Amino acid sequence: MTTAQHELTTDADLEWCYDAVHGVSRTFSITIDRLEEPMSKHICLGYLLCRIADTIEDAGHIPPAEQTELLTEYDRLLDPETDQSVEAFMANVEPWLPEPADRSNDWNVVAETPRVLQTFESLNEEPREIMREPVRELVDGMAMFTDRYADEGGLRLQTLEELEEYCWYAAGTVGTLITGLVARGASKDRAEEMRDNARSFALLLQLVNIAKDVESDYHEENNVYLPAEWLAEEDVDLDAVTDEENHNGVTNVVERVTGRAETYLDDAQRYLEVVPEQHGNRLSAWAIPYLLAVGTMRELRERPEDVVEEGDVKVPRAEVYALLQQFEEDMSRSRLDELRATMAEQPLHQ
Ligand SMILES: CC(C)=CCC/C(C)=C/CC/C(C)=C/COP(=O)(O)OP(=O)(O)O
Repeated sequence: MTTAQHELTTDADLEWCYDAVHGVSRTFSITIDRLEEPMSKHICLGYLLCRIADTIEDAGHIPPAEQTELLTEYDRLLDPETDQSVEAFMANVEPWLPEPADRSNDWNVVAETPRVLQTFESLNEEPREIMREPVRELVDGMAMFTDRYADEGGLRLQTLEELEEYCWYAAGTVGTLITGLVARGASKDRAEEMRDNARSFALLLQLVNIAKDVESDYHEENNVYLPAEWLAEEDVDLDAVTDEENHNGVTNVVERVTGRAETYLDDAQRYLEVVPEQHGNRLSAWAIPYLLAVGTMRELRERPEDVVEEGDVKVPRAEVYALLQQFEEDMSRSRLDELRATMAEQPLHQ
């Protein structure tokens, strides 16, 4: 293959990767659209690498021992010191891929793992090496959790501490990845401030997702992330989180998880106050998910019972548009406080 042909292939692959992110994540679609190059492609590839592991971890149809094995092999693919082949990994994934006609966007990404890896390897060495370790930590953490709950057939987190340990692997590692990329060249103080607050930012987003997705996490993935110790205080059996008789108890636990998420807001905002706009990074790419979490927490506070009764609590679509609109023009960081206060009280479009 000539160099020109190679670059052409890589361009098409990168386009495919952008489309793939838009097909699997609402949050990261918004983020990636706000970023500029090269940050945009770095976050796109870093995210897809994480998403492949997440899809395997969430797969209710794969026995836990097999999930752990696939995740361990996937981790080896990302280790430049080993010679795990992508073909061997794909041969083991193949039996678990849904038929093409029934394949979700998530499984299409898993089916295209070689393409994602190849596009990742085409990136410059510096960002690649910044991303490799956090992605591997996420993958190892997921393998550890599928292994820990192998006998239960799905995750059944026991305590708040364990929930936050899980959030570290699922999202905290992503915060490390992002911080590594955006903090390059920043002053020592600024970089330290970001590192100190990245975990809180990630836990905020992940806990809000866990509070609002109880129903689909259980029905679609056979996972219960709400701490068993909190459910026990409400006399709720782990395998009955979505049963009607437990709606009140689960609603109380959803409120407690939301309360815990709120404790991370100030740190996350501090992160946004110092994050530099360099290497194509943009404040709005991270401020929008932060503010959407504020809006989602407001909805969770107002109607926590809808998490189990309707299976759906989210920010109204018109509010999402109103928020995006706010960032169409340059927005000063000092307005973050005001937007947070407004969205904590009422939808932005009202
Ligand atoms: C320092 C810093 C910026 C930290 C934040 C790290 C971060 C963005 C973690 C991901 C958190 C998360 C729950 C994403 C949800 O989107 P999803 O991809 O699961 O899908 P969805 O958008 O469709 O819910």
